[in-house]
Amino acid sequence: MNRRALPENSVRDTVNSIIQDVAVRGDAALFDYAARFDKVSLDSGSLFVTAEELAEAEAAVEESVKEAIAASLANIHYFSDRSRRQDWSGVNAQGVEVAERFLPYDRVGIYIPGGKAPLVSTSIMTGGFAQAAGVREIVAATPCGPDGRVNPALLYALKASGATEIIKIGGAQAIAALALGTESVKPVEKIFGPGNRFVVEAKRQLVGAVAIDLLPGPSEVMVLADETADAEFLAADLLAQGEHGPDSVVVFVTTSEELLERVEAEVERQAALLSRGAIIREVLDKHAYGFLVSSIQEGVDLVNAFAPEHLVLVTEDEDSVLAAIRTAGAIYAGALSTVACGDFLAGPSHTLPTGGAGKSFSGLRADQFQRRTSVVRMNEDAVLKSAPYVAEFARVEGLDAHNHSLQVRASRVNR
Ligand SMILES: NC(=O)c1ccc[n+]([C@@H]2O[C@H](COP(=O)([O-])OP(=O)(O)OC[C@H]3O[C@@H](n4cnc5c(N)ncnc54)[C@H](O)[C@@H]3O)[C@@H](O)[C@H]2O)c1
Ligand SMILES: N[C@H](CO)Cc1c[nH]c[nH+]1
Ligand SMILES: [Zn+2]
Repeated sequence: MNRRALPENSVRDTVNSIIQDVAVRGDAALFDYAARFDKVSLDSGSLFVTAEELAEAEAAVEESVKEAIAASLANIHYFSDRSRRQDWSGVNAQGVEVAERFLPYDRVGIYIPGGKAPLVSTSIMTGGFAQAAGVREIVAATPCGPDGRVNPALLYALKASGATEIIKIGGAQAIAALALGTESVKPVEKIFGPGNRFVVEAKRQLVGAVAIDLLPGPSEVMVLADETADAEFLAADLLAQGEHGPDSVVVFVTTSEELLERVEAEVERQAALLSRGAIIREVLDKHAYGFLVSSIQEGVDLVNAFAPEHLVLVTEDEDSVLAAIRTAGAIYAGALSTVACGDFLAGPSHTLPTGGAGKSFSGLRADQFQRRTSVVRMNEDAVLKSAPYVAEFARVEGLDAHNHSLQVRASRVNR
């Protein structure tokens, strides 16, 4: 199953012209797109969230929400502290000291989607990792409402996650501003975070001008289950990702025909009770799939070919099935493990590869906020032992100057 597809021409062209426009007209282009797409009137005085707005947000957010944000951030730091790369050094076979050093980026951009829902948790699931890695300047971009305001809980979460600047711009124009800079926005070194197809396409087109994390697009979930699974739980997981947007994709794979029927019925029953019913209906009509497979192995093969963003795995022999999954962005193993806990709280970032990209990319991690530098240090012994090998490579590549740079050192050692 190959899900690789180039973006639609219309999206590619729209994004390309937005990027060119921001490159040429800077802030003025940002204000025009904010007016066109987000129905808001912004100028250079209202482009950034102010200290007063942050203070107002802090006062407005309920204590219980602050506690949830703090709990999630603590888990992200716990997870981050374990997955960040550590400096190391060693000595190679010729006696050369070799080392790697990992330092945080100085200035990164994080995109927080804001079109369909204020993704408060995404602030933590990107910014929290930057903060844990020690990035000094964290520039967040998120669209604001027609009143020029950003959701207070989202602002509070951004501040708690270490954001040092917050720009009220969304879409491809925000990515262009972060990558290329404008009169008001200083460019960043790397851009992180999910978004809709315009945001993802802008990251794709600007890679090279700036580094990016991955291309996390519309949410997806795949469930692989056998007859031991609970239909109510599985339907709830499918609907949870289905409510993100009309382009969300939900897939159910099972060895049990009876479970397939029960999950289908349960999805319809629960969907009728949910607040984002219209979005969910569109997903169920356009991007919802059920597969009956003849064995769990066939299901595993389907999962690995599909490379889902999230995989919910409920099978009798959980450990061996888990071990056979190779391409899922995140796995939720066992009946009680639910994607929503990973989306909001557990610790791994919910910023994950979608659209089959799980075969090539992994989810966002703390070490993506680190720059890596290698160090080589040679003493006399290392020079003498390396010289013959370097001479051979230089000879076959016809690069005399390379050879000379080592031989000139070796000759001094011999003296
Ligand atoms: N994979 C992940 O890790 C992950 C995590 C969170 C969210 N998501 C996904 O992120 C997406 C968020 O999308 P969203 O739309 O809610 O918010 P968004 O902030 O990504 O997009 C809103 C912006 O899109 C731009 N836009 C809207 N219509 C446009 C048009 N016709 N032409 C050009 N630009 C236009 C506007 O500038 C607007 O500010 C969802 O699909 C969700 O599933 C993915
Ligand atoms: N499921 C989304 C990633 O695909 C992340 C998210 C944010 N808020 C709720 N869920
Ligand atoms: Zn979600």
